[in-house]
Amino acid sequence: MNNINQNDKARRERNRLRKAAYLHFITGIRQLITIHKWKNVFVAAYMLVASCAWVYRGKLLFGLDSAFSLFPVLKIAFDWLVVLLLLLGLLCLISVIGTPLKAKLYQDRLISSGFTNHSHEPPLLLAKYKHPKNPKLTIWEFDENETSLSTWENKKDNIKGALIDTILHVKQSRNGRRVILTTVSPRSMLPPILRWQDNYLSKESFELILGESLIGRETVNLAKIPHILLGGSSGSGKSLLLKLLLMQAMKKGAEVYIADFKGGVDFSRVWHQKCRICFDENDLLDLLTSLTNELQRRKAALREEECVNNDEYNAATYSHLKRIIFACDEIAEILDKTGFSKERKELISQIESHLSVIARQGRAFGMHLIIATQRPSADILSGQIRSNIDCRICGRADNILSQIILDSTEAAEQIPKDAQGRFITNTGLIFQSYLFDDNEVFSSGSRAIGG
Ligand SMILES: Nc1ncnc2c1ncn2[C@@H]1O[C@H](COP(=O)(O)OP(=O)(O)OP(=O)(O)O)[C@@H](O)[C@H]1O
Repeated sequence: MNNINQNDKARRERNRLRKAAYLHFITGIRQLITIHKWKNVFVAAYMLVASCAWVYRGKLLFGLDSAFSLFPVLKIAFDWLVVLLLLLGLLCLISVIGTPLKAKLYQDRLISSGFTNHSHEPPLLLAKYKHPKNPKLTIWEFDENETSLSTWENKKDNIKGALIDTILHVKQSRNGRRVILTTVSPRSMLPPILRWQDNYLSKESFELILGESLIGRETVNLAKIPHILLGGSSGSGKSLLLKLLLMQAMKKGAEVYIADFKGGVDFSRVWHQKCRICFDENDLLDLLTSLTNELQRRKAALREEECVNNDEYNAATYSHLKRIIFACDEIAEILDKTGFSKERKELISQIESHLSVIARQGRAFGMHLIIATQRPSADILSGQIRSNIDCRICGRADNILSQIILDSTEAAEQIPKDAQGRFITNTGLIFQSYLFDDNEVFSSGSRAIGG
């Protein structure tokens, strides 16, 4: 029994070594073609040595080559042997190029941290190099090791411990055979303050800039992801992020409507001049009724022209149906029905039902919701509204709020308790949003760009 087990183990080890040799060779070829072209210097040097060895191969035999004149077959065999050895040398060189430094060390650490497959084997480290556009980031390529991408995601902490780097991103190569991690050294930090500059405004329709992450500028495109939910405890910076998005939307030519039930202090006079702001439920109901009527009008117009969305309709009919954004700084102030009279509850239900229509149908008709909340209560947002909001962003928060916004406790775990303007998306990316001054950005003129 013991023998069978040992044989099995030895066979698996042999298979693994064979697989490793093959993968390192393939990675070596990829490195020479794409990632580290400079390593072709080694291949060139080898070719030079190999050419010399070929030219002077006779000398390698220390005079024995005189026997070749008697036995020409020996000469042919010897030539083939030299060619074979030189080829073998080239294969070994490419495999060495395809083996990252300290690969064995990282694999041993992955075993110690418990990140192995069902056969207790760690993934093979195939390549490790600096991100071509951002030298702060490191790219690690592993073979998928019969482990699903979701397991890689779920075991990020084990992997992080082994690589001693913070994992920002996990993805699979196009053929699914490699898993590619983007990491950053824990010493690299996002700056605590980033100032908005007008030239950051995206020219892409209808892309809004959220802030900067360690892998670049973080954006959301309302043409693809129509609604946004922002969360974060008081002082986390969500009002400023909400205003950053609305400011860009206005500069891109959108109509913006705001429900501000927090006492009207967050939106300075310039906002009142540029967009309609509601302060009470009756006004809000009127506004939402007119917005859903507009949605129905757009629906009929698009149907008549057989267009699938706003952009197509505008292009086909030379019209300019603007994007419409309804924003709310604290949705719980509006939708929380607890303790109210029957009449008031009815009013709130109507508001909720209009919001629900925009959440479900708004995308095609260029109508969007950007909703913020700090109240950790799961029943404030109805399932219909929540399930239609795909972009969810949370700042500093406790476990409950993080769970409500992101469906995970990541914001509570990853955003420092004293952070301002630091957020995490539901895709797990942390970014710092831009700080800006209302009066300054609006006085620089409203250009309709990429709308
Ligand atoms: N992107 C940012 N960078 C740096 N500091 C920021 C940023 N955003 C906000 N802050 C700071 O945090 C403070 C609070 O921001 P903000 O009012 O947006 O928070 P909030 O989450 O909306 O809080 P509340 O719900 O209590 O209004 C701001 O006065 C500002 O000093």
